[in-house]
Amino acid sequence: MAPDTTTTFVNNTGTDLVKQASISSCAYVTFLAGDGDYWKGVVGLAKGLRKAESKYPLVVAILPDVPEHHRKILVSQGCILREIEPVHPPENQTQFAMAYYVINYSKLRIWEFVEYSKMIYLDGDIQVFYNVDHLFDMPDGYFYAVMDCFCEKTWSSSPQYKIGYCQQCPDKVKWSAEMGPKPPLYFNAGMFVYEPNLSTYHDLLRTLKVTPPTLFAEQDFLNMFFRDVYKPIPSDYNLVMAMLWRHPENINLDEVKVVHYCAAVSIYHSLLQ
Ligand SMILES: O=c1ccn([C@@H]2O[C@H](COP(=O)(O)OP(=O)(O)O)[C@@H](O)[C@H]2O)c(=O)[nH]1
Ligand SMILES: OC[C@H]1O[C@H](O[C@@H]2[C@@H](O)[C@H](O)[C@@H](O)[C@H](O)[C@@H]2O)[C@H](O)[C@@H](O)[C@H]1O
Repeated sequence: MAPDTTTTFVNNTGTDLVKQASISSCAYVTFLAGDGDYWKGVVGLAKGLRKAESKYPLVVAILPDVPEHHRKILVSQGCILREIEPVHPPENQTQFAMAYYVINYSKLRIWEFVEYSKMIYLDGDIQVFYNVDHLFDMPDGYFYAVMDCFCEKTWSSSPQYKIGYCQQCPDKVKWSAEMGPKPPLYFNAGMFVYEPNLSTYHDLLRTLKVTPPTLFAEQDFLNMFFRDVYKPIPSDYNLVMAMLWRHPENINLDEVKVVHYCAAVSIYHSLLQ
């Protein structure tokens, strides 16, 4: 990968007008909102990337409600803070999405980070244990992410869960034709490789305005929006915890590089009993 250089265009007063990244600028990016403990996950992510000797910085797309003392700690960990405004789904329709997830629509702002040509998004509850910089070298023009699992209780209101269908084991309970077309491959939006682009960004926001929210909020929306360019990558790059007890046959623990500590709280409680 060519060195990370940027070209700065200046106006006649010498001030920076715009930073146009060179074609080789890449970075990791995460999203942080609120004054809760998610900042600790972001610190862990920064430390994990450093320990894995990643060549690229970690950008934090940060909402205005993140307190100053959390920001200072992130900067001390080498994070690049980029303040964003929240993104809200269509007015008074959020009851269709789980309220807990509505804040995640703000992730869509990262398509505006065009100072980078390619970015890897990672949730704050993700840890990187081995270097994954090679993902930046994958062919442009696609949206790379790991397939999710439909077996958790969080999916209980979905048609998949109701018949016991999961894309992780499509032959165990087959999708029946009378239920309509088989659902397309569906990714977990806690980790993905994408290319920031202003026209894609505006298209995302325009489309969101006319798309009623659904169960998994921005994850469902991103799956719909990038359906034709989505390319699955191995679960090694985003091992969703539930896969350990739902589909251990699909995991090769020796290959796992990235772990995603997301799972319905009830599962953790049941594991602790
Ligand atoms: O109040 C919140 C909720 C979410 N997040 C960010 O959004 C990501 C996705 O939310 P969450 O981890 O709750 O989703 P999960 O993958 O666990 O379902 C988190 O990891 C954080 O990076 C945050 O910073 N504050
Ligand atoms: O806002 C929707 C969220 O949807 C995803 O989390 C879900 C998903 O993984 C389900 O499959 C699990 O059952 C569930 O526990 C978990 O919370 C993303 O990880 C997160 O970043 C975010 O996009």
